[in-house]
Amino acid sequence: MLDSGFVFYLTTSAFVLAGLSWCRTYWDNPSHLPLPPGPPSLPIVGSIFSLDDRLRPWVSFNNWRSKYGDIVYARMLNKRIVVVNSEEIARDLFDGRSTIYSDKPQFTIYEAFASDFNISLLPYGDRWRLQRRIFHLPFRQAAIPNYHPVQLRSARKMLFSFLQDPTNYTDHFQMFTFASILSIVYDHEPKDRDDPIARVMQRYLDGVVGGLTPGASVIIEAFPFLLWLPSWFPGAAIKRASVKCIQAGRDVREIPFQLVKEKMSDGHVPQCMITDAMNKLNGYNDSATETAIKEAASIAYAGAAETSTSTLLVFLLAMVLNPEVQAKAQAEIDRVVGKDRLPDFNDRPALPYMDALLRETFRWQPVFPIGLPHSTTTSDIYKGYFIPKDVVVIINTWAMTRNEKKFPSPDEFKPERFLHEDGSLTDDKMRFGFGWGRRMCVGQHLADASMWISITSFLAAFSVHKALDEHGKEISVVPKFTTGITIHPETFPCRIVPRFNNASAEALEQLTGLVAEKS
Ligand code: HEM
Repeated sequence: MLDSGFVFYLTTSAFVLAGLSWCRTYWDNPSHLPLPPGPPSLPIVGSIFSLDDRLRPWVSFNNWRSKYGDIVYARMLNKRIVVVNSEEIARDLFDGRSTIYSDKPQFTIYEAFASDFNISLLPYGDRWRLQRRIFHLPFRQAAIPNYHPVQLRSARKMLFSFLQDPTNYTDHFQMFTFASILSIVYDHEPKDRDDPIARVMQRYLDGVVGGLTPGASVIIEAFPFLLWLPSWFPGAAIKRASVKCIQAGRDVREIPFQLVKEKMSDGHVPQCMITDAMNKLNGYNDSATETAIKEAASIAYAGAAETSTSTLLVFLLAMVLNPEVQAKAQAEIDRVVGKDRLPDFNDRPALPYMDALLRETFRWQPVFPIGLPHSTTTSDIYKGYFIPKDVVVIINTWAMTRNEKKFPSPDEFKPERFLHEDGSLTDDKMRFGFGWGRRMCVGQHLADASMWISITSFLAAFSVHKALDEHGKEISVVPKFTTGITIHPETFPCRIVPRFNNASAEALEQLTGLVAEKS
C-alpha cells in the first residue's frame, strides 16, 4: 500500500506538471488557435494509453485517424507529437513548407549509440546539407544507370544461391543487398556473408538497432548519468553496449574507407560513391569533407540493407499468397523476354506489370511504416490549427497505404491498381514509402532499380509456392510481421523451384553469363 504522504506528493506533482504544461502551451501559442484534435491526455504519461496497439503505433495512429482526422496532436510522456495520416497533408507540410518541417528531433542516446553522424537523424543544417550533397551526386536519378551493371550482376549471382539452396531465402536477399551496396559505395564485392567488410557493417547496424530502442531512449533521457558510469559498474549494461557500439561506429567509418584509399594508392581508381564524391567536391582537400564522405558512405549501407532486404521478403510473401499475380508477371516476362535469356534493364519499359507489382509491394506492406520522425524549426498554423515549434512530426505512411478511397480493399495485393485498362502504368509511382520533402530517401532511385532487377530476375528464373506437408498438402501461410522502426515478414514456409530449362548450374551459367562459384 502507498502511504498517504506519498499519494499527496504524486497528486501534487501531477497537478503542477499539468499546470506547467498548460502554461507552456498557452505562452508558446500567441495565436491561441487550437492544437489539432487528438486523444485524451493524462498527466505525466500523456496519451500513451490511447495507443491500442503499442507494438505497431502506425496501426494505432490509423485508428486515431477515424476519430480525430488526418492530422492528430498528442503527448507521449514528455514528447509532443503531431501525426500526419494523409498524402495531402504530407505534401502541404513536408513539400510545401519544407523549411519548417525538415528538422529531426535530437536525443542524448544518439551519441551513445554512434548515430550522431547518421544523416537521417542529423538536424537540418550545414552538416546535413554537405552529407546530402555527397549522397545526391552519385544517387540522383540520372546517375543510376551507372550502377545497372553491378545491380544486374548481383541479381544474377543471387539466382545461383537460390538454385544451390532454395530454403534460405532471407540469406540470399540479404547477400544481394550487401553485394550491390558495398560494390556501389566502396567498389568492394563481398564473396559471402563472412566478408570482413560486411561484418564491420553488420556489427555497427546490430549495435545501433539494439541500442536505439524506445525503452533505452526513455531511460537515457530520464537518467543520462547511466552513460557516465564506468563499464564495469554493476547494472551498467547500457553503458557497455554503448562502448561497443561507439567502437563499431569508428570501424564502420574508417575500415572500408581505408580500403578504397589503399586501392587508390596502388594506382587503381575505384568507381564508387567515395571516389565520385572526392572528384565532384573539388578534389576534397579538407578534413571536414573527408569526414563527411566517410560518414555518408558508412550510412549508405545502413540505409539500404534493412529496407531493401525487407522489401524483397514482402515481395516473396506476396507471391506465395497470390499465385495468380505471380503467374501474370511470369507470363509478361516470358512474352517479352522469352526463355532463352534473362531480363535486363533495357526490358523495363516493355514490362509494365512488373513495375506495377513493385509499386504494389511498396504499398501493400511498407517496410518503414512511420519513416523517421521529423520536427518543426518554428511554430506554424495549418488549416486553422496551431503546430508548436520543436514538436515531433510523424509521417504515418501506413495510414496512407490504407486509404480506402485511393486503394479499395487495401489489404489485398493488386498490382492492377497501378495500371490503366489498356495495361499501361498510371502516374502514381508509389513513392511515399520513401518519405517526403527535403529529407526524402536519397537512395530511392537506387533502391527502385535494385528492387526491380532482383524481383524480375527472380520471377524469370524461379517460382515460389506454398510448402507441402508430408501428405503433399499445401501448408497455409498466415502473414506475420516483425515490429520496430523497419518491419518485415517473419519467416514463412515456402517452396522455391526453378522454371528455366534444364534447371542446372550449367544452364544458369549460360543464361547469366556468370560462372557458378564452388561452395
Ligand atoms: C526499399 C528501400 C528503401 C526504403 C523503403 C527507404 C525509405 C526511406 C525513408 C522512409 C526514409 C526517411 C525519410 C524521412 O526522414 O522523412 C529514408 C531516408 C534515407 N534513406 Fe532510404 N529507403 C530505401 C533504400 C535506401 C537506399 C538503397 C539508400 C542508400 C543509398 C538509402 C539511404 C537513405 C538515406 C541516406 C536517408 C536519409 C535522408 C535524409 O535524412 O536526408 N535508402 N529512406
